[in-house]
Amino acid sequence: MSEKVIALGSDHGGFHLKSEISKYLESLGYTVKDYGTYSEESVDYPEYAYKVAVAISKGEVERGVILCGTGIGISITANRFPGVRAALCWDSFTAKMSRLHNNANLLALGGRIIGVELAKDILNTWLNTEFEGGRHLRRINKIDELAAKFWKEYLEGNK
Ligand SMILES: O=C(CO)[C@H](O)[C@H](O)[C@H](O)COP(=O)(O)O
Repeated sequence: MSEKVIALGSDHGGFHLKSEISKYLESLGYTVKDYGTYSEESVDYPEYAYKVAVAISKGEVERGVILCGTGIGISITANRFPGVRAALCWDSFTAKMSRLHNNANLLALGGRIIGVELAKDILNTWLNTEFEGGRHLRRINKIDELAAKFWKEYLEGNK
């Protein structure tokens, strides 16, 4: 597992921007692992969120970028999976904060909202900002702890 590997995934609404981001990441020396989709043919964003989120959740890749038309559907889906912290960002400030405070491991972008140059700016900030830790580590740990507690109680209640 390497910091230099970035997972990518999108539906048709994010396909064009994903292609541009892929070329840009490669020009910066990153290895891109592209989980699709591979054309502008209409597909369902949960399928692609799932592929990338599982790779993050299993520790196969540390970080990635996911896209749909708005970035909303794909981030909602990815955040269902343990250990995934997908942040929908629209400028370099939200990208910076998603790393400093949330240790976001997925950057979600709206392919129908964000232009290529803005996406590069967001991406640069996101890739180069380190997590602050401290009180923020306690808080992000609670995300999965509380979800695990919910599922444990829910499954026990349904035995
Ligand atoms: O899921 C979304 C919104 O949260 C994405 O923007 C999708 O890309 C969008 O809904 C796809 O719409 P389409 O009309 O089927 O192209």
